Amino acid sequence: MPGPPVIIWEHEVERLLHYRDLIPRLEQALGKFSRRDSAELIQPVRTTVPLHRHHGFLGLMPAYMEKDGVLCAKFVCFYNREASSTLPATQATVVLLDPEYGNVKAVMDGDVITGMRTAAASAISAKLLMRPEAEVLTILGSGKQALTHYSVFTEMFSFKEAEVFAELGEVINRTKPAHREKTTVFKSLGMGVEDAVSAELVYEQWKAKASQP
Ligand SMILES: NC(=O)C1=CN([C@@H]2O[C@H](COP(=O)(O)OP(=O)(O)OC[C@H]3O[C@@H](n4cnc5c(N)ncnc54)[C@H](O)[C@@H]3O)[C@@H](O)[C@H]2O)C=CC1
Ligand SMILES: O=C([O-])C1=[NH+]CCC1
Repeated sequence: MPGPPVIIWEHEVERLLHYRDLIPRLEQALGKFSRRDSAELIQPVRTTVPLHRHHGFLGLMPAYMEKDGVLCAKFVCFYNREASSTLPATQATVVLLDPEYGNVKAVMDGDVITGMRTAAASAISAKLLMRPEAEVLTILGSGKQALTHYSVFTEMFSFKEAEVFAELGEVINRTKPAHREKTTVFKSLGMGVEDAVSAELVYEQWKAKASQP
């Protein structure tokens, strides 16, 4: 019989997950997603439940990689916050399951995973699409995503300088220009497979550490 799930929380996820391991795995998984081969990867559209009273949503993001034996779901709440709010924009928990038995193998803090996998996916797209003469890293905002994007972009590439535009409220209110001539803003949708790959990696590292004498 499978045992109870392990709980792997924020500091341990931070200790176990590294961009150097995550980026190649994520790159492979995104390739599988793009081939649309359901034998490789099943990722339904994210289900969302509106939380009207709190100006947010609960999102459920499952993914199954049959050949790799990875079954995972992330629960993520995300909100439209006031500019003055000190509450987090997102809160996430990731559940890793055994696809054969259906039991939960691990429950993990999803905030570090969300921060790192989103930044890693951006860095992979920059690696493939960035103009070779690009010299300045520009980041809009100064929250968790800004920090993880700064970390991975400066780890993977060498820029002459980094600019952080943190006056988002003023840009939204149109009291400051959006520097449109300098920036191209892309929409990005987080994907369950990014969480699944990260969670599997955290679990593998956790097992390797746990089996050490
Ligand atoms: N595509 C994807 O995979 C993901 C997208 N996201 C999105 O990225 C964005 C940032 O997420 P985090 O860095 O985790 O959030 P965060 O709460 O750590 O940072 C948000 C930043 O935006 C600022 N901000 C928020 N509302 C504002 C307003 N009305 N006026 C001015 N400034 C405002 C905050 O002061 C803070 O600096 C969110 O919109 C989130 O939904 C987050 C995770 C994954
Ligand atoms: O993919 C994701 O985890 C999220 N997208 C928007 C908020 C969180």
